[in-house]
Amino acid sequence: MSSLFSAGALGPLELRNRIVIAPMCQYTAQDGNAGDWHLMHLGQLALSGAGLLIIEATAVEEIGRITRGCLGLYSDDNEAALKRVLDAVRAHSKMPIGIQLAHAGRKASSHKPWDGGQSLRPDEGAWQTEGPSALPHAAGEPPPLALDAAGLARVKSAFVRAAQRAVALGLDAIELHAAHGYLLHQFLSPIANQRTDEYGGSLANRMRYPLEVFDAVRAAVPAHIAVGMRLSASDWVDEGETWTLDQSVQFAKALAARGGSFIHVSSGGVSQKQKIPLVDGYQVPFAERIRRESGLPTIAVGLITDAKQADAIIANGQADFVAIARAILFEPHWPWRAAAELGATVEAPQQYWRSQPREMKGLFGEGAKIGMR
Ligand SMILES: Cc1cc2nc3c(=O)[nH]c(=O)nc-3n(C[C@H](O)[C@H](O)[C@H](O)COP(=O)(O)O)c2cc1C
Repeated sequence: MSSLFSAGALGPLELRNRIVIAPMCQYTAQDGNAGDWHLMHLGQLALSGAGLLIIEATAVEEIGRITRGCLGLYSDDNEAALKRVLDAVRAHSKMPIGIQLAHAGRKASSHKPWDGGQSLRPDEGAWQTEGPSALPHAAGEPPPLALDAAGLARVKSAFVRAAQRAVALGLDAIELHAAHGYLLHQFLSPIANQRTDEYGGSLANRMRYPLEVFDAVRAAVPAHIAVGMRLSASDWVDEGETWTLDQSVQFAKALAARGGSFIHVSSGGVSQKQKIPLVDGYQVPFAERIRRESGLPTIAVGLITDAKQADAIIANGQADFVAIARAILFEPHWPWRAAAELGATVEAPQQYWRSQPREMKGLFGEGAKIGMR
């Protein structure tokens, strides 16, 4: 009996198996609008047999986009463009779909990562970024404006408004992006947050703004929608004050006490001085401790590429779900092969199911059972 292909729940959201497709920016949106690429990309992933698909980091404000190609959910046009994509995808897939709502803070106004990721110049259409403190992400970059009380209220409202749009779009889960050095992580980490008001300094103060945003979003969406957060469990920086695993455990406990549906455990992204040991499942021990001590349903991510590795993470109680990013980009039916290796059944569209049994057996061996939905 495979653990990976057993049913599980992210708070109110029941999922058929433990495979989550991690959010992955496509940098192809125009003015925040999803286009035909999203239809193809999300469409193929929605046929993959995973339990949940999380749409890429989606900016809640125009200035919260990492790059000009980032998806947004800050305008009626953005909502209509995403609706077109989702209507088409859902006509052919019943896979639950969530969205990652994000604000890039001081890491906004950047080039695409593959261009080196540095900030745009004014002649390239750079915009003024905002953050907890006027500290640039990298030396030589223009500093963000430190958010004042009105700015904090505005950004929180933008998260709420985008969450309401996500509900209107019929999405099943909302993941607030508090990882990878983006705005909510910037508040958590003393590397980016050197405020002297109630939002800086002590751990309770640094957690305050991300938790306020969570509370506001949770209160604004119906109870059947899962609302959780993606966290960087460590800044991976040796020197000075940083965000640590111990603090992440405290944060997860606070989130659990406020009715958080899940925590998605990643790491890094806030400092260029980070040193990340990139080995298989390198973030899984973070997920394991956070799960054990907070009791929140936990998603592990990071170099989980192999079916047996993924199955063992669930079977050993290290996490409730595994998220797969690059492996499923390279192999969009990764869950089918995983099911074949583990002797489990995976969902596939009827169009493919009709080709059973001969062709599928040829592809996947005797283990593959493609179930009709
Ligand atoms: C193309 C690409 C885009 C990504 N975009 C996002 C994103 O929008 N939000 C996010 O939290 N992480 C993003 N990530 C990180 C992944 O969600 C994931 O945490 C990371 O790739 C590690 O998982 P993996 O080893 O399975 O690829 C992205 C990764 C890739 C490869």
